[in-house]
Amino acid sequence: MNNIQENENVTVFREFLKIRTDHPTPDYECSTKFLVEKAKEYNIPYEVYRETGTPIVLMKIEGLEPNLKTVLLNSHVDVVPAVHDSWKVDPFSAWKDENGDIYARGTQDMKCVCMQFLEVARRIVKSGQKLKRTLHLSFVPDEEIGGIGKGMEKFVYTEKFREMNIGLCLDEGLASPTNDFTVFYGERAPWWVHITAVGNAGHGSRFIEGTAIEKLMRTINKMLAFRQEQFESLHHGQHECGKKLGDVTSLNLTVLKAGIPVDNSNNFSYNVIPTQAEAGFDIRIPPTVNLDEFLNQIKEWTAEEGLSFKFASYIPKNEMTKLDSDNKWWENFKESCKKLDVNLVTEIFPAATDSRFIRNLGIPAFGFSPINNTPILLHDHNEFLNEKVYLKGIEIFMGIIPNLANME
Ligand SMILES: CSCC[C@H](NC(C)=O)C(=O)O
Ligand SMILES: [Zn+2]
Ligand SMILES: [Zn+2]
Repeated sequence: MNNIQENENVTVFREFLKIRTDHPTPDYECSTKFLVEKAKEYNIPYEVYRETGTPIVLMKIEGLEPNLKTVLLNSHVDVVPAVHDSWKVDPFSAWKDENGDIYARGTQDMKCVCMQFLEVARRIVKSGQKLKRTLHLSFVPDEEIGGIGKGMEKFVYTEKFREMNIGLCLDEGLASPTNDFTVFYGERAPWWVHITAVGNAGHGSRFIEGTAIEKLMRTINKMLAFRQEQFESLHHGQHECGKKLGDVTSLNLTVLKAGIPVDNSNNFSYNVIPTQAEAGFDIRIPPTVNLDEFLNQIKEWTAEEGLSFKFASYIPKNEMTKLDSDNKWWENFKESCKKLDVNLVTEIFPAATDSRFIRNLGIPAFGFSPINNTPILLHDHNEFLNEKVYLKGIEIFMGIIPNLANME
């Protein structure tokens, strides 16, 4: 449904949703052009930073006291792919139904927040109000492929980032299915472990000892026993002390590879015992777990069978943002939310966002997408966001961001 009296902010949001920044070939030139045009139209000072290889659009509203620590509003412009056949509409048409639900890849993750931050910047500039602290906006690429290479992981080590002198970063959170809003103060470390076993070969009709698959299986079983413990602690915890997914270590066997192929048509030599077998795990470790100890645990699991492993994703440290009264940003954020009647639930993000690179520099970061009463549909088919929730989100950010930037 295309309502001719549509709110202008909703129209801009829908335009942005139509830009094909989906992997594996995100059109960053198109999203950059869009953002630059908006910055010009809204009189927001901007630059396109290209030294990391892929454009990062930066906007800046200078504060009255530019030497104070600044506030960064960070959002990623890329989105995960969408399987068109599994959607009820074209995932890049930003179709709106009669209830105002807008369907598109990125409505929740996180083109909504991109455009909400932009609108907040526009309103601040337009109002002529001067904030105490400088406000930065960064629109970054490649978060959906881990921020690695040309995204945030690289940007945080640039001179440009250092010059921005950031004191607090706001980044994405998750939708909340209830009336409450969720704010994330840390996330689980994403460790992707690839294990390789090598063993004896021979004829498939014999009882060969010490095969690669047998060694790998024993290790896998130990790791899956640990998975079960964690699963039970989550479910037990949900009754006893309210444990959430972000509070336990999850471990999933996501890759398995063995067998000697005889051709390219999925036929194998069933009577040949292979000398090599491999397994890959997606492990997510809460920030409360000692990562050195957990690394030793992986070494132990694999060493017992003489297996080797390497990481496809590894982060050696995983800082949290402390939510105590010493954290003045948190006090300020909480106070604003209270005034807005925004009831906050604090959590550890179960997956990984660009915030991990920020927190690991010792900079506090809150993951917050102002979306409530909405199912969590990030990366899912038929991802949607209601236009009223989207517009309410702008008001919520307007009630939070200027206060953070005016903090003493
Ligand atoms: C190793 S980084 C991968 C990043 C991705 N982020 C999300 C939000 O899905 C993930 O957690 O799998
Ligand atoms: Zn995201
Ligand atoms: Zn995502």
